[in-house]
Amino acid sequence: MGLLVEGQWQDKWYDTSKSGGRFERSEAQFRNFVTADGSAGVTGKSGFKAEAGRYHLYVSFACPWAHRTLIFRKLKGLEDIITVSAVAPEMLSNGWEFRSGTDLADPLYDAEFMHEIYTRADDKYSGRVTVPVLWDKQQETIVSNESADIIRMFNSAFNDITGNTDDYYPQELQAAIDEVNEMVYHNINNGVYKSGFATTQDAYEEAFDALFKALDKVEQRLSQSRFLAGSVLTEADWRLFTTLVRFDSVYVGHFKCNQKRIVDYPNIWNYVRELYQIEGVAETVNMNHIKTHYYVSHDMINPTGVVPKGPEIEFMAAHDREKFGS
Ligand SMILES: N[C@@H](CCC(=O)N[C@@H](CS)C(=O)NCC(=O)O)C(=O)O
Repeated sequence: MGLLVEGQWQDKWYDTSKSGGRFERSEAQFRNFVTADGSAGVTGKSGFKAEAGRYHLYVSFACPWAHRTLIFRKLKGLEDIITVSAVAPEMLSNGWEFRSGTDLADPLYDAEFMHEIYTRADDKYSGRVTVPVLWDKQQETIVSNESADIIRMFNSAFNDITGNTDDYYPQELQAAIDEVNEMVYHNINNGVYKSGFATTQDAYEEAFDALFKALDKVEQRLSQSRFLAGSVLTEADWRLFTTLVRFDSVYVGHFKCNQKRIVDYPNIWNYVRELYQIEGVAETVNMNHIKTHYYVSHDMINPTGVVPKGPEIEFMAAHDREKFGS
């Protein structure tokens, strides 16, 4: 685990000494958008036109942020349009790494480490080396390393090429989606990390309390509506799903988020099963990479690197969310 400083790799853990033991996530720095005509998006430069075969998506199957982009690539029919590859599950002193000669190799440059992809885009880059990364093979640079932006591009920029017009961020629901995203991001998606990476009791308890308060709110909402923004499945659901699907296997134990498990919330658990069973989604969930990543990479939390065998979770068990109608 580490970061790049002026293009040089340094092996360092997160510094929580200046924030009272609180983990603070840094902002992604590559914020361009692929658009249908190549014009600039809401942030960044122009010049990234949607084209078949031009872009490559680097992910980790373990990472909840990268997982969102994999789900959108699948749901939006982009598998033949955008190539994908995954890093090895362990993130050790060199950060994310590839495994040359295996299906976890870097297919573009045969790089050893993910940080080489960042310095190829900017040889003076300073910051964390995170996944997902959307790479432009034509300009040989990073379009974006922000999953929230990448799923928006996948949602609409390639529609003319694929003919898939399913919309997970419909105009009339955008305000409602943004509002729920904000609550879910701070308290749940990032909340589990704030709990797990806290280095003081107070910081941990603050994150823990906010997390379970937010989950109670979600449980309440899902007792009344099929999805987070009402009767339609939107990006808000997929953003929450990738945290929920990891929760009982990893966050309950490894990140000490143990007030309740997801299977203890009747409505959330029912909802997770519905999402998991949507066509194509189950194959984006790699529980082996998920468990290995967390339990092996964070040696200050789990120094032995032993990965728990359980729990067994029946994601394919029947759900009855149709009761809300569609
Ligand atoms: N804001 C980014 C966050 C991505 C992120 O933090 N990914 C984690 C993996 S789950 C990572 O690569 N961490 C490496 C590090 O922080 O050094 C996004 O949503 O795309």
